[in-house]
Formats: sequence, C-alpha cells, structure tokens
Amino acid sequence: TGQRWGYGKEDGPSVWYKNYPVAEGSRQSPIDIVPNEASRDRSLDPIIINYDQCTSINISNNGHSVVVEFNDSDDRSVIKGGPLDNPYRLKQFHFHWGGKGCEGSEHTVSGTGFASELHLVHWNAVKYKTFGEASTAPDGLAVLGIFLETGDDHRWLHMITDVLYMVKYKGFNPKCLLPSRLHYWTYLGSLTTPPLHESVIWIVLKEPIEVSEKQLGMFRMLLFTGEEDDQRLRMENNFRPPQPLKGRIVRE
Ligand SMILES: COc1ccc([C@H]2OC(=S)NC2=O)c(OC)c1
Ligand SMILES: [Zn+2]
Repeated sequence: TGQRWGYGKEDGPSVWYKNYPVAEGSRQSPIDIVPNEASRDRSLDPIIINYDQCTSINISNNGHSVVVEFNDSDDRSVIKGGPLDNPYRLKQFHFHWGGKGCEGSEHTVSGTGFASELHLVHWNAVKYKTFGEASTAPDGLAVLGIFLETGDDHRWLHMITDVLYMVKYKGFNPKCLLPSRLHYWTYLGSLTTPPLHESVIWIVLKEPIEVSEKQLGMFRMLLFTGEEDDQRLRMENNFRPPQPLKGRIVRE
C-alpha cells in the first residue's frame, strides 16, 4: 500500500488508523512506562550487546528521520540475552526528537518525556530469512530504545550530527551511544510508525545519554521535504505519543 503518512495535522499519529487499522491493536508502541508498576522478573538476564565488528553502510534522511543502516548479512553485530530467545542482528538505528526542550522521545516515564529517543533496530535472523519477513512476526524484531536528555556535548554523537548533511560515511560503532548502565524495561510492542507491525520486543534502557542542545538542533536542521518540494518543512516532532497498555506487563 505504501500510503503517505507523516507527523502533521492531516497525516499524523491521530489518523494513522485510517490506513493502518493495527494502530488500534493490542500491542502498540510507544507506551508510558510507570516504574513502580513494572514487575520484577528474576528470570530476566542482562542484555549482551556485540557491536564491535559492525559495519555502517550509509546514513540517510528517509523523510521521517535520519537513519544509519548496517551490513546485516551475518551476525557481526547482534544483541542477545535479556528477554530474547535468539540473537537479533542490528539492521539500522534512527532517532525521534521534538521541536524544543522536554518533548521528543516516544516512550515516556511516569508521563515525562525526554528530548529525543534513539532506536537501534534488530531482527531475528535465526527464525526469519529477511528483515521484511521478521518485521511482521510477533518475535521478529528487537528495538533498543535509548533516551537522550540535554546537557553537555555527547563525545561521539558529533560523528552523526557533523555528517547529517552527507549521505555516505563509514566506521561508526553505535556502542558509543550506549549509556554506562544497561538496566532496562521490556515489553511486547510494535513499530512506532506505519506499518505499525506488532512485531517488536522492546528493551528500553533506564539510563539516558546526554547530548547538547546544539547537537539536538542539528537534527532539526533536517527537512521532511525533498529538495524539489516547494515548501521546506523542518524535521521535528517526529514522535508518536504513548499508546494504551491494554493489559500488557512491563518487566524489569
Ligand atoms: C525499516 O526498519 C524500521 C525500523 C523502525 C520503524 C519505526 O518503528 C520504530 S520502533 N521506529 C520507527 O521509526 C520502521 O517503521 C517503518 C521501520
Ligand atoms: Zn523509531
């Protein structure tokens, strides 16, 4: 179908259900995470992140966000452990952000949003042959969500913000975007943009990373629109608001 969707009044999250009825499904993301309602699951192991051999292949503006894609032809960069039964291969990462200060993340914590949220998207290459196939399976994807709060410059984020105007660049290890502690909340959810497939095992890290207003401002320099479009729409507020929990349990 490939229907046009966006984050504006006419094509934003409140009308996605018209072309994507699963928007009103039972495991939609993001959600508001209420820490003291999370249930302690002692069977949950720590997550294990292996990004050391990862190969970034490009950075692009897909009209909804800035996306860095990785070579996912083998298990060179995977996440495993935690709530996952298999290793999941890193496919891409991208960000969601606001237009100003405190809003911009997709998940919120007790109603509080962060300035931005990084999504590292992985797929289950043990059970599925392609990302596309995995993206429609209930255990097909694992997305690592990391909150960005404003403060000092992030030591490595400049490698993204400095090249946001370029297309090709290599050699970026997203491990440097991880916070020091990997404590997480986990729940079953979905893609947060159309097609909104309910195929995501969410792992949301509790500890945010710190980036500067200037670094965040670089994201807002991007545009939703192409060079040929007559109007220039700044890319900002590309986040979906929290969706109903519908009885799901958030584990930690
Ligand atoms: C091709 O890989 C992806 C990855 C993520 C999404 C969205 O779902 C989440 S999570 N963040 C998003 O922007 C996606 O939507 C089409 C496609
Ligand atoms: Zn995302």
